[in-house]
Amino acid sequence: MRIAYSTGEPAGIGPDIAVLLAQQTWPCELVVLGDKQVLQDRAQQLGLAVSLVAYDAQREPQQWPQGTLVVAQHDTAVAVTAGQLHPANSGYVVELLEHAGRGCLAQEFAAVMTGPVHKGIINDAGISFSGHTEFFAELSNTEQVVMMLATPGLRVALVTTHLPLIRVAETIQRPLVERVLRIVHDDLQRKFGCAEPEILVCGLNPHAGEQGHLGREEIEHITPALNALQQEGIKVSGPWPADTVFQPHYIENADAVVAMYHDQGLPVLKYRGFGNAVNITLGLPFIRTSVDHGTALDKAGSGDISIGSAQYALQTAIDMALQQQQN
Ligand SMILES: NC(=O)c1ccc[n+]([C@@H]2O[C@H](COP(=O)([O-])OP(=O)(O)OC[C@H]3O[C@@H](n4cnc5c(N)ncnc54)[C@H](O)[C@@H]3O)[C@@H](O)[C@H]2O)c1
Ligand SMILES: N[C@H](C(=O)O)[C@H](O)COP(=O)(O)O
Repeated sequence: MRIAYSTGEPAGIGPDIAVLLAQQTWPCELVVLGDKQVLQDRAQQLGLAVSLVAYDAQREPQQWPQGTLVVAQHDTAVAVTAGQLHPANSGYVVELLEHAGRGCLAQEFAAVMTGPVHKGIINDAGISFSGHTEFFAELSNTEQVVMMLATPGLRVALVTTHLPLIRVAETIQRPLVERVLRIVHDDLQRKFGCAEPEILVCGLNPHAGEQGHLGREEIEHITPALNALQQEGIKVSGPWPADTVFQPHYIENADAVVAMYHDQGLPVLKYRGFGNAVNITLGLPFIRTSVDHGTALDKAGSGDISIGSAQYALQTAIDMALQQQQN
């Protein structure tokens, strides 16, 4: 099995993660999409030995010994200094994602695990980019995808992703809520082996709108979406006040919590599991997992990073690919 790892922003910790992941063996061929010069420099900075092997798509996938990096070469536009962003390298970052996404669509890769990118510098370079989730949806012509982060004991999926807060309320419409919940339900069944997923759905407003006194999105959009799905036998409940639903008492029997927006759900997930969590894009025609953190520019090249999330993201990609082979 061959899994792509896109190293993301070259000045961030994505290359460090590649070097550190190579210090252990994995039950797959991990193909590192990036620039070998950057990887070599970062390995040297970290004081770790790596042996670079050029990726060959025609070669049978194989498991390589510890310390080996199989690199699909992409050249950065300008030399990279750890911790220092350069907009000229944004095209390179996007090129890695295109290779990864197209490779998955063509089944060259069984899955992609993405390293962190810096959304700001990509946009500064004049490339419109709001996140991997949206990028891969567009690349694969998928109308609806869902961002879900998972850590042991908690999965949080989002109705809206990288959307300015001012636009969230108008975006919470019944058809969207229904589409997202269907994807979460179906993917929990197909990809995570939950026979009858129990899904808790947050309201949008404080106290889930307090019977309409604090907002009407629950009454007009979320509840009708839940009713429609419940009539089909799908186990969704809510809208729950978001400050209540994350209590252990509620989440311990749930398979996922669906939050209405990014910072309603992800702070809870990251508080519980930062460093041991994975970001998974549901609804795509291929498997995509990611680390739960950003570029950590302040730590690039320092050796003072955790690769717990990267290990979890890679293992999740492998597990999902195996599950898909069995289906
Ligand atoms: N998967 C992704 O591509 C992804 C995810 C989140 C944020 N981002 C992007 O990353 C950029 C920086 O975002 P930010 O500063 O809010 O978040 P960040 O995760 O990069 O950093 C937040 C803090 O956590 C630390 N940190 C992060 N990962 C770490 C690790 N593996 N080990 C040790 N410490 C770690 C950093 O040093 C920093 O102190 C933004 O452009 C954001 O959009 C990308
Ligand atoms: N929301 C994600 C997180 O907090 O981890 C992060 O921004 C990455 O999103 P994409 O996977 O869409 O790039």
